[in-house]
Amino acid sequence: MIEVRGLTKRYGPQTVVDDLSFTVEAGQVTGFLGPNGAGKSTTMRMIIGLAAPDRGTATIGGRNYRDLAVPLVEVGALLDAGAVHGGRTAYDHLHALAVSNGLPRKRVDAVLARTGMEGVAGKRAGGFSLGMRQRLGIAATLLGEPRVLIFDEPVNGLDPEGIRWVRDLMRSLAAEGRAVLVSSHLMSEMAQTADHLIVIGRGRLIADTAVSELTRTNGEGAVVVRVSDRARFAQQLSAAGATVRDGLESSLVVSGMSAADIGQLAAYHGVALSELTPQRVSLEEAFMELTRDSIEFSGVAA
Ligand SMILES: Nc1ncnc2c1ncn2[C@@H]1O[C@H](COP(=O)(O)OP(=O)(O)OP(=O)(O)O)[C@@H](O)[C@H]1O
Repeated sequence: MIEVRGLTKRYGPQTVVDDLSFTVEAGQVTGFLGPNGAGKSTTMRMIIGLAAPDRGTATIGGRNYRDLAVPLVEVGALLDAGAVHGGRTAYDHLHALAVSNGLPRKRVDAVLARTGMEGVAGKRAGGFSLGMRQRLGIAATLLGEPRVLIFDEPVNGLDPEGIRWVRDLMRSLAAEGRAVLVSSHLMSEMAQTADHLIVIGRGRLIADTAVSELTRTNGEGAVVVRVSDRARFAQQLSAAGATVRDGLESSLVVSGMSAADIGQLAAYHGVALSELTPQRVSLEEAFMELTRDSIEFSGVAA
């Protein structure tokens, strides 16, 4: 649904999006991840025609955003929830958008219902909490029932209930067959929402992978083992092909062998294990590892 090919953007001497290519499929939530300043917003702005690429293309359903007759019915995008006229009521804001895009009034009622805003439809947007402004922004993206949705950091600043609501909405939009592209700098957040991940750092593609795949490749970490005769079991493990190092509090940290195989080896040698713990690398750690070299301003230990 969204095709990004060789997309490149420079601001002065800085290349903020660098030869980026990826595809956002229908029926999925695609998480767009990267540290602050990685180029996520700039990429999204190019997809919806708010910034011009220096090279490459970004198309929606095979066409440039500017060639879409009524963009709102093809793609809904929320890049900045603050961009609402504060003096207007939620209803008037949505109604004006509907009218200017030739959409029927009943769509306004539909999106107010879908975003749980019927109760505040008559209130001025200027008095809205961040959570409500976010809902209003999302309501606007849904007016034209677009097949493609783009959200830039939609959960930023929301409370847990708001985060949960946004997450559930993204999932239900994907379940309806829509393509949903959503950016975040938090892997933990994306891991709970997205089916697929595009990870960028310094404007470049770092990973383009299914969430399940990332968990699989990065989830098989080392195994912490505790036995009474540490030196002897370490030798037996090494002889069986594992890599062994000393861990905390007299434990062994074993890699290159599964917990099940370590258990088998211990049984074979008649060794009693007092601990056998596979170390799951969290997605957050996998993300830190992936983007380590591309953090714009990393903290330097004093
Ligand atoms: N209009 C602009 N003029 C000059 N530089 C810009 C402009 N817009 C963005 N940049 C720079 O481009 C880089 C990428 O910014 P961008 O906002 O796309 O990153 P991001 O991944 O969305 O980050 P964040 O998570 O902080 O929003 C940054 O270094 C930023 O300072």
